[in-house]
Amino acid sequence: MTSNEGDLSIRPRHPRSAPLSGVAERFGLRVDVADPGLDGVVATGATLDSRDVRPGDLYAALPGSRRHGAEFAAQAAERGAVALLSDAAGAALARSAGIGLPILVSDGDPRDILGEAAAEIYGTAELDATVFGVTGTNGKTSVVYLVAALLEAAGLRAGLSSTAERRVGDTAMTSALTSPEAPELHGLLARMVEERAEGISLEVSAHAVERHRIDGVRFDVVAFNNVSHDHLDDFSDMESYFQAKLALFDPAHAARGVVVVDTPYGVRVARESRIPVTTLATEYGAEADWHLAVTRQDIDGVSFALQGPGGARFRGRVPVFGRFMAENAALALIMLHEAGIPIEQVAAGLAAANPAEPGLIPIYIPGRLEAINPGSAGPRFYVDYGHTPGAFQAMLDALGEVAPGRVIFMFGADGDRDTTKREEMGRIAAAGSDILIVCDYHPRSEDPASIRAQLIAGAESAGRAEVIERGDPREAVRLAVSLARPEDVILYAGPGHEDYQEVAGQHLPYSARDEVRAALREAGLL
Ligand SMILES: CC(=O)N[C@H]1[C@@H](OP(=O)(O)OP(=O)(O)OC[C@H]2O[C@@H](n3ccc(=O)[nH]c3=O)[C@H](O)[C@@H]2O)O[C@H](CO)[C@@H](O)[C@@H]1O[C@H](C)C(=O)N[C@@H](C)C(=O)N[C@H](CCC(=O)O)C(=O)O
Ligand SMILES: Nc1ncnc2c1ncn2[C@@H]1O[C@H](COP(=O)(O)OP(=O)(O)OP(=O)(O)O)[C@@H](O)[C@H]1O
Repeated sequence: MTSNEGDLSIRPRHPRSAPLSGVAERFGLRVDVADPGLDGVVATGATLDSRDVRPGDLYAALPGSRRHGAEFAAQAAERGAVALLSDAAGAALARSAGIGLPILVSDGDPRDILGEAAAEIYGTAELDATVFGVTGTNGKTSVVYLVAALLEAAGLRAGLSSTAERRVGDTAMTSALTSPEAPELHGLLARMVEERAEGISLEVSAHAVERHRIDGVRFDVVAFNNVSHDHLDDFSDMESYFQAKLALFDPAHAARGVVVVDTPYGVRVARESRIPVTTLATEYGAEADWHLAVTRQDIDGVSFALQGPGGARFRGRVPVFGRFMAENAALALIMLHEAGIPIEQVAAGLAAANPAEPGLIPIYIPGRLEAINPGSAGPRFYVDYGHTPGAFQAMLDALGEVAPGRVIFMFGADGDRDTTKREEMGRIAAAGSDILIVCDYHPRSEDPASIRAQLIAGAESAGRAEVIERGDPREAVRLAVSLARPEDVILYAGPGHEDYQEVAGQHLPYSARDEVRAALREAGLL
């Protein structure tokens, strides 16, 4: 696997080119340039980040919440941008800074047309590959990886984009956002096409739908799994957060959908969707097209049976604990089925790859309930990316069913992000664990002690776990290891795959997974 050292995005190796006069005409953009206009000016790429500009790019200088992208036009020009796309204010800003590049000026918000324009530049408006999209509060990354694993089991080449990484062929890159901005996404899609990906699995956040990051992409199948409390700093209330996700279920974005109808929100998506949907229920007897039953579960995984229309059946196992992982796998299977890749074909591929365990879905999801010392005779340590009350509830419910000993849970909360979920996170964490260690996550500009105090106030209201405060996460990891008995399970929620801690504007190197490995080694447990 290569990581394109120094690059900020994955791009096609052999980009096409698009004449910018055509882009201006198609999107009704005013051209701010001296003679000879845009004649002969072509773009071979696009970006909205001046630091990501490559020679031949159209640089989209967008108004942001902190800065105007036009403030960075000089850097874009230096790096080889051939033209800017901006609004009137951006054009004036760039000109006053002496930028001589042609500017395509939008009367409205240039973000509104950026996705379609990037699709034109990269030639990604129509793709031969099947495109899958997943939205929901918890489990998107997991479903994206499951879709990719199942595509590969069915003998198809897969590409993916998730919170953890973007991956195509033998190239992978850590992600900055869950859903890339539109120009980055179209560059990635173009590379996937180049690498002959046959199925593409994309995580779609509510922000991505609302902020036009998926514009110009036509999804073949989209899925919704759940909505629960998150991001109420960016969305005014649960209803607007929900509406942003529901908007994916529209012919402008997708052809068909799959919806988990276990919750009232899921029922609403199925009812209010503007594209045809098929439904999945995990409750026996519930009204749905597909039904899932968990047949066996333990700390090493979950086995399930799935039944659908026309006699479709699948029996399988995911090697990660939790009923919700069976639900994630079922959702992924149905998405493929809806795209014309029957689950029987997937089942046959899995069985051929592993005749000893024919239904086992081989899956590694970086930083999601990741077992750091799998199969250990000592306490087992898991690192997870869960950072919502809903994820905590799902994980701790699962551990309540499968943990062989006590549950030691450690977590912290994001600073400068939705503060309204902290108390609920503390309460759920303490209600579902035996020992709770509250530590720091990304305090950002906030006082870490006051974030911890809010979590502890919630934890104390639950009145079950013994609550311990230990700000330094490195110390907290070692404390957890020292308190654990051999049959106990330690679950560290929050940092998942990440490799930094954000403190007062600085990204400090910190990998929870490496820290846990080190602590287990020091204790002779690894
Ligand atoms: C609310 C939101 O989504 N903000 C995003 C937005 O920032 P912004 O509008 O404030 O931009 P800004 O910082 O004022 O900068 C203005 C413009 O200058 C450009 N710029 C800026 C600096 C520079 O050196 N060069 C440069 O070109 C920026 O690319 C931007 O276009 O555009 C930026 C550039 O793409 C994003 O990095 C930024 O994401 C911020 C960091 C963020 O935290 N976003 C979160 C809320 C988010 O999108 N999360 C979702 C969901 C995650 C989940 O499911 O849990 C996601 O999909 O990741
Ligand atoms: N179907 C599910 N329902 C509830 N919780 C889940 C589900 N699947 C996974 N989780 C929990 O939520 C955590 C986050 O999962 P995952 O990263 O797959 O979700 P996500 O939607 O991609 O979140 P993010 O966009 O923040 O990365 C998991 O590590 C697990 O703890």
